[in-house]
Amino acid sequence: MKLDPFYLIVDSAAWIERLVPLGVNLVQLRIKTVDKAALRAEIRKAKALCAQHHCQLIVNDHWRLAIEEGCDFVHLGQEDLQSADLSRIRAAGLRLGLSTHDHAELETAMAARPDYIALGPIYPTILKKMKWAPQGVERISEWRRRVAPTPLVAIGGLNPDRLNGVFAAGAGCAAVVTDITLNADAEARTREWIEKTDRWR
Ligand SMILES: Cc1ncc(COP(=O)(O)OP(=O)(O)O)c(N)n1
Ligand SMILES: Cc1nc(C(=O)O)sc1CCOP(=O)(O)O
Ligand SMILES: [Mg+2]
Repeated sequence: MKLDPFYLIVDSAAWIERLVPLGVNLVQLRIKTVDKAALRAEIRKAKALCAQHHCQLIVNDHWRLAIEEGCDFVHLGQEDLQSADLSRIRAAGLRLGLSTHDHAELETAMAARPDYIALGPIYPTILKKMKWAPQGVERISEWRRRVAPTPLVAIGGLNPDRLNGVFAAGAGCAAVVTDITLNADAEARTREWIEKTDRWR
């Protein structure tokens, strides 16, 4: 499976409505609210928008709702994995991306035979507090060797100037939140990401 090299992560269907029509092919809906009805509505809207624009939607964390809403790809972290029913996820035909931050997590993740492995944070991130120091791009090359042929996603503190480094080190895909969502012109920044990732598409 080949992932698009540009992986946008947003926290609402409204962001998807705004940015996906610009030509985004891969987007994650990452919502941390616990309001199930609101989550379901967001997932449903995101799914419809992505279908309309031929964009792959990946639902973060909420695998039960993703199954119920007929989505086909989820992302889980290691804590999510502890309570997730992988056989239900697979039986429902969903693909699965997993987070990793160290060797032990990589071993756990690979045992689940995921459709991609994410490694982070490559650089410092302001999105959330993390217990891991930045991995650096060298760690991407090590992960590439360990996970191949499983696709490898780099995440954390990425911006257009850092893309050459992460792809040269062996990532097949670069995920981003704040470089786009906190940008004064999120549309222009999204176009820049699409253009700068084109040579790896
Ligand atoms: C592509 C990608 N990589 C890593 C994560 C982080 O997942 P997780 O560790 O479960 O943390 P939360 O995002 O749920 O806070 C991700 N969401 N996407
Ligand atoms: C959600 C997330 N997960 C990470 C991990 O390392 O698993 S880093 C991260 C935040 C990514 O946001 P930004 O592009 O703004 O740094
Ligand atoms: Mg999670």
